[in-house]
Amino acid sequence: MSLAPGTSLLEKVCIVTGASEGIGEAIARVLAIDGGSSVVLASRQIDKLNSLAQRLQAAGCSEQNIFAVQCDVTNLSDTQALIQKTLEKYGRIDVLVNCAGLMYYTLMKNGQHDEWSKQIDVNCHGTTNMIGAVLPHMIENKRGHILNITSDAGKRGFAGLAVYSGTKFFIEGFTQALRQEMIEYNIRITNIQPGDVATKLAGRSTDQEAKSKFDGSNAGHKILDPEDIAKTVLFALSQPAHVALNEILIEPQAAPI
Ligand SMILES: NC(=O)C1=CN([C@@H]2O[C@H](COP(=O)(O)OP(=O)(O)OC[C@H]3O[C@@H](n4cnc5c(N)ncnc54)[C@H](OP(=O)(O)O)[C@@H]3O)[C@@H](O)[C@H]2O)C=CC1
Ligand SMILES: CC(=O)[C@H](N)C(=O)O
Repeated sequence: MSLAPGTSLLEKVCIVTGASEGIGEAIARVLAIDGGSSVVLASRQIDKLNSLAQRLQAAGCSEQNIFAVQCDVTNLSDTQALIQKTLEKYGRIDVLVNCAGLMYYTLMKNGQHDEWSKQIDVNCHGTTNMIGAVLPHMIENKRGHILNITSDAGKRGFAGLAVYSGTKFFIEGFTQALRQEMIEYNIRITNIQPGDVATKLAGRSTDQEAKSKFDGSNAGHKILDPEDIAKTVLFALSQPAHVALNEILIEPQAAPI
């Protein structure tokens, strides 16, 4: 296997939330196989995590380096247990990748309160729960790297995605402040802001009016692959200690914001 220029073998202990499919699965695979890291796979669907663990082992990862843990990031005690179990197994945590997320195309006039709440719960509370749980350990160690898979929707509001865009703007404001609090502890925070990526995310929307009007992922151009985001994670983690890639906006070439 040859690594892209600017990336290196990491050999770190990394937690990836949302690892059961889509972008999180690709990040886990790249960190484990290309990055040579120990990877903790976290999400609600433990069967899918176990199946990914088996596939990673079949691809050459050692059993010791892959650990599947069921975790609902909206549940505070789940997130604290995830950190505790990782520390019991590996003794340290170098990297947290917050990838768990929900997105529903929906028009505000259609009043889908349930989908608004779910997005706020997973994208906002899920991120603060995970970061709150890992910080005491990273602060004690005076090092750590947190990566959030945010979105270009955290840089510009998208019609049909008002609540989703709001959740991603929340992460940008939250992490701008957090970065300043974390300077003295050597903790870096990178927000990766993708445009459309080929996963099942958009397909979970139930508001067909919003989807048919505003979902641009079927516009005919080539959108990003999950591996494009995973390689960006590896690149961000490969930087020397004095370099912080605070934001990376990664878009399909045909669809800049
Ligand atoms: N696809 C795209 O175009 C883009 C995606 N993003 C962001 O990337 C991230 C991943 O999206 P993507 O891979 O496309 O989506 P998928 O729908 O493919 O995957 C979503 C992941 O989130 C996990 N998840 C959802 N709810 C929870 C929860 N409560 N607790 C733990 N895990 C949860 C799911 O696991 P499980 O069901 O097992 O819990 C699943 O692994 C999201 O934050 C999304 O906003 C950003 C820009 C573009
Ligand atoms: C604005 C978007 O649709 C973006 N592709 C995302 O899924 O976050």
